[in-house]
Amino acid sequence: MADEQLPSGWEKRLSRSTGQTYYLNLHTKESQWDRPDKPAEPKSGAVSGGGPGPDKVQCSHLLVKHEHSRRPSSWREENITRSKEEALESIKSYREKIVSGQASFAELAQKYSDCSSAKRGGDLGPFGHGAMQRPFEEAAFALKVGELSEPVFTDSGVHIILRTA
Ligand SMILES: O=C(N[C@H](Cc1nc2ccccc2[nH]1)C(=O)O)c1cc2ccccc2s1
Repeated sequence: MADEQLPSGWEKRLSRSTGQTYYLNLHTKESQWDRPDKPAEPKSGAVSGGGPGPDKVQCSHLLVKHEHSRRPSSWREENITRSKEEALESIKSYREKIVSGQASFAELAQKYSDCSSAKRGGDLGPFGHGAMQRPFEEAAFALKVGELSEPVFTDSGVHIILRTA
């Protein structure tokens, strides 16, 4: 494949040790030898955004649970009693820090997410339709690679979602 545009959030790099080309995801800091999924090729004359969309996406998320969460407990806090409104305020403040560049998504997810994926900087791995709660899935599949969602509410709590692939 010629030097076509990479999906946003990815950069092409040259390995100092082997001289080989590799690819670095600027959001997750993960690197891989294989070229990341090619961005969807707009068909000539197709209306933009009209495509079927991907079967799978990869996302990281930061979850703040509250007293009405499906499981109001996490690795961070055995018994979570904050209100839904307080959870939303926390999520908004984390989102602001990420957007302003004061902190990375992975750093805040690792410290503050009430999901066990916190240990992986919030990375959930690739997932398809039907894998996650519907509001989460709809928000995740609507994101472009590298895009950060607004707050998303599920039975688990309040999330922000970063699409990484
Ligand atoms: O459901 C999970 N964790 C729940 C919280 C939670 N609820 C979610 C709802 C949608 C997407 C992610 C979510 N994580 C918990 O720890 O109480 C998952 C953890 C992990 C860890 C690695 C990869 C996938 C998953 S899904």
